[in-house]
Amino acid sequence: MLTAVLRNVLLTRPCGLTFDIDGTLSPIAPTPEAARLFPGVASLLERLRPYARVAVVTGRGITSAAALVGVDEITYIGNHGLEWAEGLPEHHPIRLLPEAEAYRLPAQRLLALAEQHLTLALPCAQIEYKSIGGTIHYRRCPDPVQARQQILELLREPAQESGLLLTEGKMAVELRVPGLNKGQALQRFIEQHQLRSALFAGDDTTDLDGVETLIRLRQEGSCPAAVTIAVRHADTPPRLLERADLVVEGVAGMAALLEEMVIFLEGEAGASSPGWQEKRA
Ligand SMILES: O=P(O)(O)OC[C@H]1O[C@H](O[C@H]2O[C@H](CO)[C@@H](O)[C@H](O)[C@H]2O)[C@H](O)[C@@H](O)[C@@H]1O
Repeated sequence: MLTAVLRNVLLTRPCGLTFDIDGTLSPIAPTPEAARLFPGVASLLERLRPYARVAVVTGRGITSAAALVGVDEITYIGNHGLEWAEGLPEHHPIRLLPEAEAYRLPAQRLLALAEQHLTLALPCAQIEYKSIGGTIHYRRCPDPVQARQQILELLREPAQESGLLLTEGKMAVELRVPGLNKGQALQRFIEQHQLRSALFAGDDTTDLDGVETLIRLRQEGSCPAAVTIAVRHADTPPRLLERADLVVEGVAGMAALLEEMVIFLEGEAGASSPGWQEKRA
């Protein structure tokens, strides 16, 4: 049974339903390529579409996110808010925020440095290249503590010198454009669609920006019905669990909640308007 808070979010229109991917819609896998959506999630996202603006907000690049999610006509917000597409890239162009361009070359240089150094020094590390910036994964390293240290030591100073942000994800060090994050991305999405209600679910440190932004927008009254969900794993940051309005148990818990939301919307709320009209050619 959905809580009153969730029912209110789903019934307040226009509504935005936004989700992190890795650790939220897909279980953590040994490599980015090995990840798969939890069974049934793609179809649930499709079934949410008639009732809400649906978006995935991820650290992955959009090409990688779209290959994993595979649902068209939802918004893909990739690379921590830097890339945007209104559906699958084969049908919808990927737009990069222009302010990120200045970081393209510095990021390439740093990733080249990482590749040059780590190929020999830490062959278990995997570099995931993104449009601007990238992620260095050490999940497959036999000594992850030492691997993390090695990557951070290599990149800390050059990242600082070139104004890039060095952040950490799950068994990964990320080279990012400063000033862009999931919180800003969510605010942009909410403003763009003039949403009166929004839900965001995530499981990692980068998702905290999204959670804090929704809390602020709710307090300010610009998005009065906003709710945040933390997905609990052994490594979910305690601060995220503390700040989120609701906690679900793992990706399975998230998928079960999605199903409840779909059933609710298709039943009680199915007849009401989504709060916007599509422009038809
Ligand atoms: O914001 P998210 O959608 O959670 O993306 C964060 C990072 O997720 C991916 O890496 C993580 O998931 C991998 C697959 O499960 C796992 O192998 C890795 O250890 C995790 O860090 C993705 O590859 C990154 O680009 C994202 O930034």
